Amino acid sequence: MRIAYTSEQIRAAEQALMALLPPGTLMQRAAAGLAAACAGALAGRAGRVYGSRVAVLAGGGDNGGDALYAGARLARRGARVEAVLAGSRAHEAGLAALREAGGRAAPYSEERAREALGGADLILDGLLGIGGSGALRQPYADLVTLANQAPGLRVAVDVPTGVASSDGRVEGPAFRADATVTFGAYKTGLFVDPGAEHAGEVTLVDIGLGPYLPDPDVAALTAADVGALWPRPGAESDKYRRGVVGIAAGGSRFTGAAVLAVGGAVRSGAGMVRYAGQELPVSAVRARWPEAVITTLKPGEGVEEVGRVQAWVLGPGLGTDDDALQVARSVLAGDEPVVIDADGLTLVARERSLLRRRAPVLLTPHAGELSRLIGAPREQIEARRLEHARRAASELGATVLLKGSTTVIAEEGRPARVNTNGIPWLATGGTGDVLAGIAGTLLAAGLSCYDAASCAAYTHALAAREASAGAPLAALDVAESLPRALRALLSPASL
Ligand SMILES: NC(=O)C1=CN([C@@H]2O[C@H](COP(=O)(O)OP(=O)(O)OC[C@H]3O[C@@H](n4cnc5c(N)ncnc54)[C@H](OP(=O)(O)O)[C@@H]3O)[C@@H](O)[C@H]2O)[C@@H](O)CC1
Ligand SMILES: Nc1ncnc2c1ncn2[C@@H]1O[C@H](COP(=O)(O)OP(=O)(O)O)[C@@H](O)[C@H]1O
Ligand SMILES: [K+]
Repeated sequence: MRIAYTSEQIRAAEQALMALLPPGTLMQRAAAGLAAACAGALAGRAGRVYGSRVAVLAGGGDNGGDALYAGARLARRGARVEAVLAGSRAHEAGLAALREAGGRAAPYSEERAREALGGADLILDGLLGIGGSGALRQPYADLVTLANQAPGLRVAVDVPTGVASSDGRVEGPAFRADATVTFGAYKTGLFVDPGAEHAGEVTLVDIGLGPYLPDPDVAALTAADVGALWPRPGAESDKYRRGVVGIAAGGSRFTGAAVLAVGGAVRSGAGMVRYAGQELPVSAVRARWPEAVITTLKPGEGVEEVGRVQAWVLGPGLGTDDDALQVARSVLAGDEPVVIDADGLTLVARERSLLRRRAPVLLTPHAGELSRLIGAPREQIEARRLEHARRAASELGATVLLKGSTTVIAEEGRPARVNTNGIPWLATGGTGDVLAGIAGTLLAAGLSCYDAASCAAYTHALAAREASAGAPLAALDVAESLPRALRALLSPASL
């Protein structure tokens, strides 16, 4: 599990640790790790550290101090280091160390910044770290913009400048890092977009903070975590005990959504899939997934006669007319956990009382659907994903999986989980239906909404990577790639 913290949490832990150590110890640990990472990057890019050119952008706080000390270490290894001092003051000890090591430094001017950035093999962003707040003031904003246009490798110190470290918000210009070297612990803003996409590859430098950190703010599951949580059949298993998932999806307009949701459920290992829908989607599902046990619903009929299931997926392509409402009512009247997606979300947004039920509910909206559910503008949700997913979970009394480039899973009383391994090729029609099917299988197998949602998001992204391998993908490819993705997650010994 990779865990992350808000800046307030990090600061509290740092205070506790700093009180026990000689002044400056933590900064030296940070700078040593940072310089080592930069030396590695320079060796990879320019073939050597000696003679390579490094531009250090230094703000007035300790983030600037880290960058200046790291610059000094690189200068001692023969790099030509030039610092641009952007704050009204500079970190004095760091600046002195840089100069002593042979590095150069001068206050910001546009001309100087262009000169330093233009020829740099590596650009070190030490403008702002966890002390940054709000949109960047000048000259930080201009300097970041210039740095983003420069050809060198961009490395952010602790957090890319312009990214809010506690939640990933970006208001205005922000440093676009190829890599971020962060200290002590991951910051939440490095896991959540738009911050995450500004961070590039993130490396964590241990400065001894571990024992002083509280419960995390957010967590991201790793392959090992998902592999450990994923339900496996035992010797005594039969299809019913493994979990039967019911799928109420598809209508006369969207037949494909039913095929995709059933595909997600079948390919992620449901014991059995029961599909309930009207005639048109029924024939599409029957043609593609002979494994599914099918009930054809007449207009106005609910799912009462479908047979026993352990969990439902409600909504992909279902439509929002009276027939669809009847299906939604009948599914939600039951005692099984339900994944509500797509049109199902529109229906419950209209009739919120449908969510008043004892059994668990997992809602899987994208930003537009969440906007209808909680009445917040879509752009605000996209800019502050974590906050809105948490708010929705609390207001709606459900687990919420907010889709998008970073998927956020929120449930009251638990740290939010994030999935950062999605790929932009996933942004294509129908992939969300496959995700709903996977989550349904996991709920039917007995996982909680929280774990089912996190494991589904991870596996869905992994399958997309398999399916894409750098090329565009179609939603059904994601379903078809699930077995390969799962093979990589589940150890052969336990298959
Ligand atoms: N503590 C530790 O043990 C360790 C900490 N470490 C390092 O310290 C970093 C935190 O350092 P920090 O607290 O000095 O804050 P930092 O991020 O440098 O920025 C503060 C300055 O930013 C300014 N400013 C703010 N917003 C702005 C805006 N929008 N636009 C423009 N300016 C803005 C603000 O100005 P003010 O508002 O006060 O005028 C203030 O001067 C941390 O990220 C890590 O790198 C490591 O060495 C490991 C040990
Ligand atoms: N830019 C992106 N990067 C990574 N994943 C994305 C991106 N955009 C969308 N996704 C993922 O693709 C899926 C799209 O789902 P959804 O919006 O419901 O589409 P549909 O309704 O067409 O099935 C979600 O899993 C979402 O997290
Ligand atoms: K920074």
